[in-house]
Amino acid sequence: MAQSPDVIYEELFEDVQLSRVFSDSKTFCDSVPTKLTPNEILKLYREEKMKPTFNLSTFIFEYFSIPDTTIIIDMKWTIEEHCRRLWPLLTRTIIKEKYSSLIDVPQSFVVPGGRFREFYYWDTYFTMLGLVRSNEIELLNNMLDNFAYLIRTIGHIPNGNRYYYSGRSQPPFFVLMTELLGQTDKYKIELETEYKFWMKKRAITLDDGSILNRYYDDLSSKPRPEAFLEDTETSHKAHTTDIYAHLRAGAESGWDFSSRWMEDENDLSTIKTADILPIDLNCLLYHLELALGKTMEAKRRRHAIHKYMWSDELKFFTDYNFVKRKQTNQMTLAGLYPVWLNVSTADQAQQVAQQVESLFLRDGGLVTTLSKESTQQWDSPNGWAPLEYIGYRALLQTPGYEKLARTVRQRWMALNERVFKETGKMMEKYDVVDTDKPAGGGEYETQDGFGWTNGVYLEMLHDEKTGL
Ligand SMILES: OC[C@H]1O[C@H](O[C@H]2O[C@H](CO)[C@@H](O)[C@H](O)[C@H]2O)[C@H](O)[C@@H](O)[C@@H]1O
Repeated sequence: MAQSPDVIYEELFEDVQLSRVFSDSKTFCDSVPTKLTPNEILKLYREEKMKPTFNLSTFIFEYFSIPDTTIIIDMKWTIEEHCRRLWPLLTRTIIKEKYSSLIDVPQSFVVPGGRFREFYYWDTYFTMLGLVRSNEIELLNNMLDNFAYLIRTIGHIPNGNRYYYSGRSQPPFFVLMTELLGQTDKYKIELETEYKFWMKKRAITLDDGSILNRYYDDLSSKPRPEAFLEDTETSHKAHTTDIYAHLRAGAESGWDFSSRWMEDENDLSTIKTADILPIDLNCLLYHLELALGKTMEAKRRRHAIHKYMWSDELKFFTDYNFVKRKQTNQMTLAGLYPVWLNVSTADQAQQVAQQVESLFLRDGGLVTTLSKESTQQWDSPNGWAPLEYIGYRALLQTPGYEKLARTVRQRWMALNERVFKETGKMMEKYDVVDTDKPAGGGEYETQDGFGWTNGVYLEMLHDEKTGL
């Protein structure tokens, strides 16, 4: 397999990232060499940098083609037209470019937009919801094929199709994608292989013999290339080498980053993702086990989820820290997965829904966590399309909470619509608490486009129009 840019460009990579040639660390990772091969560039760099007139930024712009992020929008479109018309603008086919960090896939795919110029594993499920409502059947089949191809060739679906993402995956939604298109039987072999990946590389056996899973990354000893400067700085604060394992595991979770993983919500260097058994991951694997006919394994996992992750005190599901042997006691929207994927009892579902109504409901939809001061993006005051969708569906399935589900849907859609009216954009995330403010937090600027937001919007619009 081709290598990641940090490996190819050695100290040139580090120098570019640590001296902030680009304001976004991901930009250089996606840049492609022009004029010379990577080896020739590195050799030239070693000679040139000794000269007093050498300028690193000029050098990079001379020998690399820098990716661009513009999306063309037409303010005359309605929000629905915008979402549908954006699919072709977000669709890519790999044009083989030598020395690019993109992982080749055989078919076309949809990217989220902005700095996210490759597909993302869990984003794709929510994007697909909207593609189904847009009747993009060929594209949907292509995307399934790509994932099956990656499982066959790499052994798992990487976080995104970039070599620098290949050590980790993302929340395992492939089974739900195959179900969406009624093709689970066709992809049984690949689903089995994916299951083996999670059970071989991400499973933890607890004292009583229960097996639950965690997020991890096989390249855990170094900073993420796409956040090289940020991770290096965090590691200086942490004074521990396993900080990279926790940061990378956080990226695999899709919740990068969140107070959910942190001991101190104000301090990212206290992140402990790899020590935590997440409720959402284990519900997704339960669902995969059922789809693969692994009834015993699913039964055992369900029992372990109830034993380790249900809190009578909180009336909610939380994550479990297996190193500390205790629940994290963090209430987050991940606690809705057991309701959505039928892991909870009917009584637990009622309690969870009640807590959602009293603690998570805001003017713009559901808030991600109940954090007070965190500046991470997967925290309050932000709301994210995938979690709004899961929350909405979970509530719709819970007797007595259908009205609340529709309120969540209406508030989220209204927020999407208002921001769209003002900016002509669909955003990656929204501030659901102060709906006049743009969402923020995290390690990069809020992006627009945006695959999963458009997908969830079209799906909710369909429900609204059909009177659900
Ligand atoms: O560059 C930083 C991180 O960016 C990605 O994470 C965020 O965007 C993804 C695409 O929309 C989304 O799947 C994820 O939930 C977001 O937090 C990327 O997935 C990370 O691996 C990367 O380090």
